[in-house]
Amino acid sequence: MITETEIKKGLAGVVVDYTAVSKVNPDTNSLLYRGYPVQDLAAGKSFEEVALLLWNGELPSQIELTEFIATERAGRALDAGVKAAIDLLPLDCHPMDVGRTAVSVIGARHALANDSSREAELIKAKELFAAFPAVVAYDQRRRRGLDIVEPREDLDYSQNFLWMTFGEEAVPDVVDAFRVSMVLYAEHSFNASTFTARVITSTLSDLHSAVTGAIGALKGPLHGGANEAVMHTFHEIGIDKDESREDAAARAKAWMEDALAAKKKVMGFGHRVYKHGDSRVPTMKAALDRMIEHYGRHEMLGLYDGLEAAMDEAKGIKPNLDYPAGPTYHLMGFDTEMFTPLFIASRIVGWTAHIMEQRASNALIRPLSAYNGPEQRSF
Ligand SMILES: CC(=O)SCCNC(=O)CCNC(=O)[C@H](O)C(C)(C)COP(=O)(O)OP(=O)(O)OC[C@H]1O[C@@H](n2cnc3c(N)ncnc32)[C@H](O)[C@@H]1OP(=O)(O)O
Ligand SMILES: O=C([O-])CC(=O)C(=O)O
Repeated sequence: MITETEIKKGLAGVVVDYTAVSKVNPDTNSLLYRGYPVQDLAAGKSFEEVALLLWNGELPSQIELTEFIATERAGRALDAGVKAAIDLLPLDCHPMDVGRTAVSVIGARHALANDSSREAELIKAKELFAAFPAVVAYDQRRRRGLDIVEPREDLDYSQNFLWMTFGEEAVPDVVDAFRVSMVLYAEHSFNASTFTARVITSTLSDLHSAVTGAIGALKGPLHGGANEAVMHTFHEIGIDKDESREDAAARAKAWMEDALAAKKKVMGFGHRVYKHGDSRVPTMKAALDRMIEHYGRHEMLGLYDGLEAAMDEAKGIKPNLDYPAGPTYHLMGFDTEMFTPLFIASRIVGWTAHIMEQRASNALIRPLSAYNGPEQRSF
C-alpha cells in the first residue's frame, strides 16, 4: 500500500535524469547554460551564438557561427504551406494555437520528419529556429489587418524579428532588450514544457511532435502563459500613461492586497525551483528599465514595483522571468497574446537540445500511479 507521503505530486523534488544542457541552482540562485552563467551570455553573446552553445555544448568558432548565420538568414521566409494553414485558423484563436499548428504542419511536410539521427535533428532544430519568427510576426500582423513583411538577410535574428513584426527597423536599445529576452528564455532544465518534449521523445516519436507537445505545455498560465497573464493584470489594474510612478505603485499595491485577500494566484510570481527569486529576473528587469526609459513610461515601473513590493510584504514570494518580460514586450509594441509565442521562439532551442540529449540516452518515461478507484467488482 502506497502512503500519501510516497506520492510525488507534480513530481516536486523528484530527480528524473541527468542533463548537461543547463544547471539551475536555487541555492546560489544561478543558471548555467553548458557551464556559462546566463547573465554573462546575455551581456556578451548573440542569440545565435547561445543557440549553437546549447545544441553543441560549446560556443561556436567564427566559421561555425558564420555558417549558421547564413543558413538561418536563408531559412526565415514563411513557407507557403504554413501560411496557408495559418490562414485557415480563425483570428480569435489563441496565437499559441497558431504556433502549435505551424510546427505540426512544418513537421508533416518535412522530408526528414522521421529521421532521428543527430545530424537530421540538428537540421530540423536550426530550421525551426529560423522559421518560427515569421509565424509570430505574420500572426500578429494578420490580426491587425496588415500585410506580411518579408524577412531581410542583412539583419540579425532579433533585428529581423522586430522588422518582420512591425515593418520598421527597431533602434539598437530595443533590439538589445529583445535579444536579452531571447537568451534568458532559451533554456531552463526540466521545466514542464521541456519535460513534455522529453516524454514524447522517449517513446521514439519525432522532433516536431515533441516540440508541438511542448508548445501545448508552455501555453498554460502556470508556465509560459504567465508572461501574457502578467500583462492582463497590468491592464486590469489600469495603465494610465499620465499617472505618476508613485500613484501607479499605490494602486498596484492595493490591487495585490485585494487579490491575495481573495486567495488569487498572481501570475508572474513564484517558482517551483527558485524559492528566493529567479536567477534571470535581475537581467530581464534591467532590460525592462531600459525600455521604460526609452519609451518614457515611468508609470509602468510604478505598477511593477507596487505589485512586487506588496507580494513580497504579504507572502515573501518573488517575481519569475515572466514578470519583467511581459511589460517589456508590451512596451516594444507586441500584442499581449503574442508574448508566449515569443517564448516559443526562444525555447525551441532548449527543447530541441533536450530532445537530442534524451534520444542519445533514452529510457521510456513512464512513472507509476497509486490506484484509488473502486476495488474489483462485477456488473
Ligand atoms: C518561465 C516560467 O514558466 S516561470 C513560472 C510562471 N508561472 C507563474 O508565474 C504562475 C504563478 N505561480 C505559480 O502558480 C506557482 O508559483 C508555480 C506553479 C510557478 C510554482 O508552484 P509550486 O512549486 O507548485 O508551489 P505552489 O503553487 O504549491 O505554491 C506554494 C505556496 O505559495 C503560494 N503561491 C505560489 N505562487 C503564488 C502566486 N503566484 N500567487 C499567490 N500565491 C502563490 C501558493 O498559493 C502556496 O500557498 P499555500 O502553501 O498557502 O497553499
Ligand atoms: O523551470 C520552470 O519550471 C519554469 C521556468 O522558469 C522556465 O521554464 O523557464
